[in-house]
Amino acid sequence: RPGDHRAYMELALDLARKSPPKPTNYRVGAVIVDLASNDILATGYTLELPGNTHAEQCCFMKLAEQYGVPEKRLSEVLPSALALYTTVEPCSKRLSENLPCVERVIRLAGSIKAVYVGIVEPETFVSNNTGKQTLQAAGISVVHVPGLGSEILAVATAGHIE
Ligand SMILES: Nc1nc(=O)c(N)c(NC[C@H](O)[C@H](O)[C@H](O)COP(=O)(O)O)[nH]1
Ligand SMILES: [Zn+2]
Repeated sequence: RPGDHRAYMELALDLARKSPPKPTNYRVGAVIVDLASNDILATGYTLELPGNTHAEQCCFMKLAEQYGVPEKRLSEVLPSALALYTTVEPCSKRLSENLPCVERVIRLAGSIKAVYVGIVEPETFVSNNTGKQTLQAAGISVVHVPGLGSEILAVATAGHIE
């Protein structure tokens, strides 16, 4: 229900606020929800876990740990209908050359049915995020949750030098 989408996105934004500001990435928050139960299965924010980690990546790393499987095999053990809420759309390329989150989501297309985003990725680091088309081509719906865009952008870019 639309009200739920807004509530999950506000939770993701609260998570993003925990991310340590850095000039070379965005402060993002992410939540994975079980669509059958509305339970929150995982939360994450940029740099929450060691390494140059993304918010969505942290959610997957936590679930891999919890289920005792490699991240790429999570769809063998996760419930079959999940939604990912992320304040900034999943990355399709990372300047660090780490695996983009769009690829991480697509590997889990057996479970992740929908991705809800607060804003599209700004042009600062990657000028043309191709994630939406790629996710849709994999059968994953991509839905914009309106209403929090300016706050999400302010939080995401708080570590950037003006
Ligand atoms: N959706 C999303 N979640 C994040 O947690 C995060 N930090 C980004 N950021 C996207 C941006 O394109 C990359 O941060 C830069 O491309 C630098 O790449 P690294 O982050 O160093 O791998 N995007
Ligand atoms: Zn990413």
